[in-house]
Amino acid sequence: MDILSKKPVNLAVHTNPDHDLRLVECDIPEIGQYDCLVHVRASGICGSDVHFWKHGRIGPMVVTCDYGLGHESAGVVLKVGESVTRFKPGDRVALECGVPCSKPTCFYCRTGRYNACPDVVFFSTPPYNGVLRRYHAHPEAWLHKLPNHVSFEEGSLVEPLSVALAGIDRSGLRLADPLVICGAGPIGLTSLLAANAAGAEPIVITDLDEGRLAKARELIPRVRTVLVEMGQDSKAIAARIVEQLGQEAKLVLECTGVESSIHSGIYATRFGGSVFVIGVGRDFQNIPFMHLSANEIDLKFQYRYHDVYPKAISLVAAGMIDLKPLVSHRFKLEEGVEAFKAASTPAARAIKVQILDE
Ligand SMILES: NC(=O)c1ccc[n+]([C@@H]2O[C@H](COP(=O)([O-])OP(=O)(O)OC[C@H]3O[C@@H](n4cnc5c(N)ncnc54)[C@H](O)[C@@H]3O)[C@@H](O)[C@H]2O)c1
Ligand SMILES: OC[C@H](O)C(O)[C@@H](O)CO
Ligand SMILES: [Zn+2]
Ligand SMILES: [Zn+2]
Repeated sequence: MDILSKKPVNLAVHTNPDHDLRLVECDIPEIGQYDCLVHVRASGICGSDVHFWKHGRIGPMVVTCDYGLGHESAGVVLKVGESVTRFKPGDRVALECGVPCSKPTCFYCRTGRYNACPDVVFFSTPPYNGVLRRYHAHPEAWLHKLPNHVSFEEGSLVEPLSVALAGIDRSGLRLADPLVICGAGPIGLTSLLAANAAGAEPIVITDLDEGRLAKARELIPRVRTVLVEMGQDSKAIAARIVEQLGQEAKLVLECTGVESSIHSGIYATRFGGSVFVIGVGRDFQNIPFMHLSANEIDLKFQYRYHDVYPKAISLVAAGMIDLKPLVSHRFKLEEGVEAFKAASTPAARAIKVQILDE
């Protein structure tokens, strides 16, 4: 029996402006001529999914209607539209969830920085439904084939890895660069794995949570860790980071978006170095403007990614980056609400929560 007959209900995890997170039953989508119908087999919960649920907005993106969450997913192609050329039923795929307009009149799509497309449909950013659902129709152009030995979980973790790779690519990281990573959540830890593969040395990573620092050491034993206490002076934290690094940083990858952490990253950076902010946070933040100026420190930012999924998949497939240890919790799709509770309750000590469907 095929999966559509065996599991005819398209379950999805939705939220709404009243912060009401729940499972809903959706129609099985029709596919357009260039689409593939995908059975979503693994989805990670991103901090932004939790944020949209709990806080109803991220910067200018506001939850104004009922909509579905999830943009870290992988699955199996079930059906293909008549003009699909690269996929067939049974293919294993990772879903790239930001689908830009791709029109030749769009400057950003035409010039390759499609993460800036003003008309992008980012599945899971309101009002567009996410892919944390059993069945989802996805344009073939934004599906990426997964080799058989790469699991669906790893395929879903290609999304946060793509964020890290995009930041590292634009940061210009070189072999033997002294590097600081602020924050050891999924983005900080995938950045650590990628920076290790890219040859950064030495590397220091910070966090408020000793458990997350222990995970960083388990992943990359040579990393040095700095446990930050809430409310500590940023310059004092920077001094501890520099002590562990043995020198000032050439590059800081800031993966918290928290003002005080950005400050300690800046103070730990050498003259002429750069602070690359991947984390997102409050709409307005203070920066030590004259310290940046008098030290020619570049402050840069990353917004999602473009053209990174194939690279991320090849690094995982080649065994250069092992994403598997990031998964701390697993739930069935039917347990989607419990999964979000685990992802949002600090006591659960989750790193990456996965929602799986057989
Ligand atoms: N730029 C992008 O396109 C993009 C994409 C995805 C995620 N993000 C953002 O990246 C950030 C990290 O994502 P994540 O999934 O790892 O989130 P997370 O919340 O799981 O991890 C953040 C970590 O930072 C730590 N932290 C908080 N304050 C700190 C401080 N002052 N010093 C040191 N550590 C501190 C927390 O303990 C936590 O472990 C988030 O802001 C997320 O929204 C950005
Ligand atoms: O991983 C992608 C990010 O979570 C998204 O850009 C999110 O922050 C807003 O939609
Ligand atoms: Zn995300
Ligand atoms: Zn566009």
